[in-house]
Amino acid sequence: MVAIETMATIAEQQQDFSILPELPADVFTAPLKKPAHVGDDWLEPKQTEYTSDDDAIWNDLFARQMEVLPGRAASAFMAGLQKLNLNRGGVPEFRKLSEDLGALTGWSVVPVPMLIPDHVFFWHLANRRFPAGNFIRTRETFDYIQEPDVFHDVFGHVPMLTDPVYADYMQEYGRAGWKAMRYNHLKALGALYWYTVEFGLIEEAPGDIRAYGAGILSGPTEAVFSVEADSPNRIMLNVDRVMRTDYVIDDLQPTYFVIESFEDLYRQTVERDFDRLYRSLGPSFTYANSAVIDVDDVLHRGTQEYWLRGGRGSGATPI
Ligand SMILES: C[C@H](O)[C@H](O)[C@H]1CNc2nc(N)[nH]c(=O)c2N1
Ligand SMILES: N[C@@H](Cc1ccccc1)C(=O)O
Ligand SMILES: [Fe+2]
Repeated sequence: MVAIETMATIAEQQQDFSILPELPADVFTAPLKKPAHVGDDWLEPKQTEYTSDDDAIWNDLFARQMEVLPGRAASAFMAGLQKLNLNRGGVPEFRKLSEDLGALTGWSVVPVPMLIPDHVFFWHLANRRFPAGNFIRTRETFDYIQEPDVFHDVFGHVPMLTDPVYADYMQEYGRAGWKAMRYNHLKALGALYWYTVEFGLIEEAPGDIRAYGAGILSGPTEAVFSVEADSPNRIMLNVDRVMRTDYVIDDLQPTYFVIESFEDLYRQTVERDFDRLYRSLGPSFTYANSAVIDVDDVLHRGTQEYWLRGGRGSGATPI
């Protein structure tokens, strides 16, 4: 029998907040921390000036992607790379890039120091400005970085913004943020972004699956893994399903969702009211990131071998 005194002691211990670190006195009232030189729009006053080492890192990353992307990246992405001349050498200059992109679809690219708050991110997208991290990774972090740098943001995202339908989708996604925040379902809308803008696949012709997601296209491994490996599921995009699906942020995806075309993506999202969907969502994700459920239109049912062997850092080979 556990004595009543012991129970009380445990309860008392649980009330003892002295074991927690001290919080700063102004924790609830202090303005959000941001670098002193960035304004309320979270933009850098001007783009970083890159060293020749930085430019060499860009060139090497670019060359490495070109080894794997032809035949695996969406045609719209490859066309965008061409239209914007992203292979001029060195980190692209945002001003010139914005001029060229602006002439095509009215989008511009603006420099931000880091991940910016959700509402600011949405506000820029809604105004057809793509916020791009303007720092570049180092040789030490050449293969993997957690925060989006200029290579991920500019090489990965910007070429797709030359596609008129995709360009409109991104703006509408920005506008959609406000509603999602009011319903307290930003995570669900974030899952849609994740499985389309970051890790989307497109079936360009029967059996010809290509990547258009920036998270795939800015790295060498996932560009191959996403379209060719046996491990991941490939399932046709279904918005109600995707917005209930958990995702991984630090490893290759267990599941990719495939669109038929960018018009199909636009129809499924922009041309539909999400109110009913938001009202029907629970407080957390319903489906695991590796799940296959009965409503799925499955193109490839993954073995999940990479994931089951332990994923990143386990020595499991992706392909
Ligand atoms: C869903 C949410 O809006 C999303 O994670 C945003 C947040 N802030 C960001 N900030 C930057 N710079 N880049 C991004 O891709 C994002 N993503
Ligand atoms: N049509 C969606 C908005 C949306 C547009 C584009 C992408 C995602 C969502 C809504 O009513 O909320
Ligand atoms: Fe991204």
